[in-house]
Amino acid sequence: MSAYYRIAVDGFSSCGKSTLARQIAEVLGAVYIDSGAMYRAATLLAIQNNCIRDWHLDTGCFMPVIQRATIEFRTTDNHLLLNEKDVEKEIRSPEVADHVSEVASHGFIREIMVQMQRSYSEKSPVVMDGRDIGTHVFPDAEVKIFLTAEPRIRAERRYQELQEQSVNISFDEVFENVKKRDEKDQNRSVAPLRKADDAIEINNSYLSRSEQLEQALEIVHKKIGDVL
Ligand SMILES: Nc1ncnc2c1ncn2[C@@H]1O[C@H](COP(=O)(O)OP(=O)(O)O)[C@@H](O)[C@H]1O
Ligand SMILES: Nc1ccn([C@@H]2O[C@H](COP(=O)(O)OP(=O)(O)O)[C@@H](O)[C@H]2O)c(=O)n1
Repeated sequence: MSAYYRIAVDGFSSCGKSTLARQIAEVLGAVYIDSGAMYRAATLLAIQNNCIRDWHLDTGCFMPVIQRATIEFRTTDNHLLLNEKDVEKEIRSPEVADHVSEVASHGFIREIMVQMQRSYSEKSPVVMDGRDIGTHVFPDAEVKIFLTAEPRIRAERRYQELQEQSVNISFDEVFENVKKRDEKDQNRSVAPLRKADDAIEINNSYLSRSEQLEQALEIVHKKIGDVL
């Protein structure tokens, strides 16, 4: 039992986890943690240090690099700081998206990230989104939500977002990346993506942002209404 509550929001790529987790944290006054951003930062670091070769992470190359690195969230705007530099934009690039599931499949990287993720929950209530939050990071989280949406709808949402940022990428490339990451994230040997047995599923394919928040808050109030 932790001193503070933990709300886990897990699910497939681009289904709206960050949007929902951020909304819940805002309503409850909890800290929002984007665990995917941490794996994306590790991936950016691996690319910058030429530790990815032929689509594989060279672990001998990357181990000393990641051990020296700092990965933090700036408290003022929640931007991710990699070695004290704001990399919020770079970690969302298609190049990082292409390599992140490979980097995130390595146990030594996950151990470093999970340790940081757990330490956040010792200081305040957290809403954390990711792939293994309810199954591995906080297996006894007070609230577990598993978000899903149809693959094509998820790819359309991510494509739309990238278009708005003028990123030069086709819908097919985005769709391919979404499918590949889902496949790799579900089939890795360490803490694979899956719905925790006690997670409650929300399919938001045809829900608006406010409808998904409403459903999630109903779950939260049922589970931890007494401590809020
Ligand atoms: N219910 C929804 N309906 C339509 N678009 C949504 C919904 N929820 C989130 N989005 C949009 O979908 C995209 C992916 O959402 P995001 O929260 O980044 O997903 P994830 O964290 O799962 O990758 C974003 O552009 C976001 O604004
Ligand atoms: N808890 C987590 C969060 C992300 N990840 C990895 O990091 C990648 C990027 O996560 P993300 O949440 O930013 O991805 P999107 O759903 O936003 O596209 C995922 O595809 C996983 O490979 C993970 O392995 N475990």
